[in-house]
This record gives sequence, structure tokens and C-alpha cells, in this order.
Amino acid sequence: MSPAMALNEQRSKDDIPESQYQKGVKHLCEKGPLLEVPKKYILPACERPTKSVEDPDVVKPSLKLPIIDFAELLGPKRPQVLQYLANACQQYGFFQLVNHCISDDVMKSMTDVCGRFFDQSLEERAKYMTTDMRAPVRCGTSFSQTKDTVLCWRDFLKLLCHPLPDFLPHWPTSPVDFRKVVANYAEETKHLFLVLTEAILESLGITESKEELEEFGNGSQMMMANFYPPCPQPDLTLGMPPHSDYGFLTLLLQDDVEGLQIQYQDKWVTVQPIPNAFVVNVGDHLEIYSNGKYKSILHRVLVNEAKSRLSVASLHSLPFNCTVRPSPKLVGEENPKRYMDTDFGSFLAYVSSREPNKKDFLESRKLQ
Ligand SMILES: O=C(O)CCC(=O)C(=O)O
Ligand SMILES: [Fe+2]
Repeated sequence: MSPAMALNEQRSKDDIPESQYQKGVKHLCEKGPLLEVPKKYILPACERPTKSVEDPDVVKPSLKLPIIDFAELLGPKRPQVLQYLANACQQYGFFQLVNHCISDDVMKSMTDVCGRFFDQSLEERAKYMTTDMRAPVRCGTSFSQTKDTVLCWRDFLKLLCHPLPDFLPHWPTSPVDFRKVVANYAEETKHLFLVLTEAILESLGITESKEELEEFGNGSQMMMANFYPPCPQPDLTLGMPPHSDYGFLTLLLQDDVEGLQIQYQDKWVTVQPIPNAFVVNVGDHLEIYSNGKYKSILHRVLVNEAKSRLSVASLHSLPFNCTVRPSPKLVGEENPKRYMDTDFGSFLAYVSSREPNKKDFLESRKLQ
């Protein structure tokens, strides 16, 4: 038996102490070659990503998401693009955004600096490890670190971003260019979110007043950098379990390694990365705000044997102290209110009482 196999045999018995798992999956992989996925990451058979071909849920190969051309949205073709945007949010809950105003350089610097953050030693990353969900900076692992019975093959860095000057002093100082690059990226994505939100409201037939749009401007922004190391048995585990995003809109930047899958017509389909495009998805707040017209869709992340993968989700919500409800402009006799009013407090109470897995929170807000 080779030394590596001997090591793995020993490690696969899962004598890995609990405290090691909490340091993250990257750390686990660096401690020695893992030829098998430790038991702690193995999903029950029915939740694993690959299923037999007889299974009706069998994965469709890949899906071409609707592509929204941002430049066209701002030009004379706006009415047609708004129609296309409405279809995308209704039928897929997801679209790819190309020709947006954020330069390739800014996008590249962002994935690059986040990659370098995860490349650092455990000691450096451990400075930000906490299980406090409200911390302005949090390095962690899995999905819901303290609650997951089966862990996910993912490490993350979560940063609160808005209002920026308040949070900046909490952000990592290493790599040295981290704060500068991420602050610039956060500002540019916030601006893009606002222009996109205006278009989304218009596509719903709502022309918001200046004050209402300002509310979105004052809303929260959170950045989630996800790192998925290569995995020796990717069929047994997931990078992220099926979930929908809490919030209004998510702007996702991913590297060129595929992994994101969305649920489409009851099947899991893979989203093909397009260089420098954003994958944009409807969050729970927008589903509620649109009174169910636009859909917050379940998505999950596969890992693979050969390559690590990096993604950065910029999650935009209304201000935390604000009540989210179906827009009164969309509710009437013909279209009764389908969701109860909800606030951030009720969301937090919900996630601390149950596993925030699947679309449960949104289901719990439905009125019928
Ligand atoms: O890594 C991805 O592609 C998706 C990440 C995601 O769903 C999230 O951060 O909420
Ligand atoms: Fe997500």
C-alpha cells in the first residue's frame, strides 16, 4: 500500500476531530491527499447529485439561460428587452447579464483577489472565523456550519458591504490590495443592481417614485466569496445544497469552471459560464414583492474532481429594518395578496429555528 493510500485509509475512518472540520474543507484537503470523501460530507443517496438514468429527475446536460444585453436595455430596444427580462424572471428566475458597465479588469481583479485570499494560510483566514451570523466579516465552511448534519464541500468569506465606510475597517487587510479591489467592486455592483432594479420594476409595470428607489439604494449588500476545492468523489457530496437566495437580487460572478445548477422544469440543469457575464437571480424578496410573478428558484453547486472553483455572489436586499410585502401596485381584486408581510427579524427567527435548506422560508410566507 502506498503511503498516500495508507494515509487515506486511516483518514477515511473518520477519526478526524470535529474541530478540524470547522477549519474548512480546503484545510482538510491540504493536510494530505484525500482519496475518499470523509463520511461527514457524504449525502444520503437520495440527495446526491448523480442519479441513475431511470430516475425522472435525471440531470439535463446544460441549459442556455436567457441572455440580457445591458447596453440594449439602456438603448432604443428597451421595451423589447424589458419583455425578455420579464420572461426570464418568470420562467427561469435566472438570466445572464452581458455588456454591463463593469469592466473585464474589475471582474478579473475581483476573482483574482478572492482567490488569493483563500490561497493564504489557515492562520491568516482563521482571523475571520466565527459562527456569529451577524459578524461583518465571516470566514466559514459548509452551508449552515453549525447546523448541517452533512457538511458541504465549500469554504466561504462573507462580507457586509453597505454602507461601505462603516464596514471597511473590519475587512481583511491581507492580501494588501483586498480592501481596495473589493470596495471598488462592491460599489460598481451596487450601482448595477440599482439600474437593473429600476428595469425589473418597470418590467413588472411599476414605475417607482424616487423615494421608493432610494430605499433600494439604502438596502443591504452582502458579498459571499465561495471556494470549492477539487473533490475526490464529487458524486457523493455537493458544494452547496439546494437553496433559494434570501434577498431581492443576486449578481453572481463565477470563474470558468462550471458547477452551478438550477432547477428548471423539475430537473437540475447546469449553467454554462460566460466569461465576464453576471448570472443574475431573483431572490425571495423579489418573489414576494412581485406577488409571486417572478420566481426565486432553487439552485445548488456541484463540485468536481479536477479543478477548484471560485464564485462571488453579491446579494442585494432591502434595508434590514424594512417590511417586505407584495407591491400594493400589483395587488387587487383579480390578483389577491399571496404572501404575508415579512421582515428581517422573522427571517432570522426562522433560520435559527430550522435548517435554512431548500425553499422553506418562502413557503412559510405564502398565504394560501
Ligand atoms: O457558487 C455558485 O455558483 C452559487 C453560489 C450561491 O448560490 C450563493 O452564494 O448563494
Ligand atoms: Fe445562492
